[in-house]
Amino acid sequence: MTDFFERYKKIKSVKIKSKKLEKPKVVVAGRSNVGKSTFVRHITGKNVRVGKRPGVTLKINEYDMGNYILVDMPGFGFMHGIDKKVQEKIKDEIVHYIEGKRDEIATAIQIIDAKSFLEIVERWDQRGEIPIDIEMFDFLNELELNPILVVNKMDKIKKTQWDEHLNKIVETLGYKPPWSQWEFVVPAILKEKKGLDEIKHKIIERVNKFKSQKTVDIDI
Ligand SMILES: Nc1nc2c(ncn2[C@@H]2O[C@H](COP(=O)(O)OP(=O)(O)OP(=O)(O)O)[C@@H](O)[C@H]2O)c(=O)[nH]1
Ligand SMILES: [Mg+2]
Repeated sequence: MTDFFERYKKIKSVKIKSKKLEKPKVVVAGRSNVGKSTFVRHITGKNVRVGKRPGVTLKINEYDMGNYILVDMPGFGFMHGIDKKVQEKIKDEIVHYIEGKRDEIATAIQIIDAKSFLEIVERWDQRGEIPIDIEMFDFLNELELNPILVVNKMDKIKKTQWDEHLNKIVETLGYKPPWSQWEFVVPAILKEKKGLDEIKHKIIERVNKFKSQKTVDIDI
């Protein structure tokens, strides 16, 4: 009996140790064609496929980053040439993945296209629907993932209009301007690696915070 108990305790302690070593995940989400794979390619240094046509990434891809696992999600939302049913399936898969692995996820990065974000939001608003980008951002916040919002392709916006444009974006998401007061917003030109270091820094901060919380949870 005692022997059994001792053995059980040993097994349990091994389990706890392995849980502590588990690498947290950082998920990269966004509509199709916003530059998710461009981001993943630069941050991993791996030859991730980047495409002109939307819907290039249709699988969930995981990359070991040492301290954490980076998860490149397929794009959600309308994609030219891709069946509506497939689009719905992709969105469901993303939501299930994030919900199912919630406890392993340190944070999420949502990438948006600076220019088309506001255009698409306006179109959806007119139809009386909640734009999918906003739905995703709210979903990530509801799960308390403290998402980083990367506003990519800022090269398409005139430099003199950056502040006004970014203010409109945060307002659309329900945050008061000025945009610069919100730590989670990072303007970027990912194809030129601009904004990359800031994103990296925010990821590490969130991963470290997540790891310290995890350890405390397990010790109790
Ligand atoms: N103008 C501009 N284009 C960019 C930028 N970053 C990426 N792109 C381009 O946007 C296109 C789509 O990039 P991807 O990285 O494949 O986008 P994705 O989000 O992975 O797309 P899916 O896999 O379809 O979901 C490519 O042609 C990129 O070169 C940027 O900062 N500015
Ligand atoms: Mg991709």
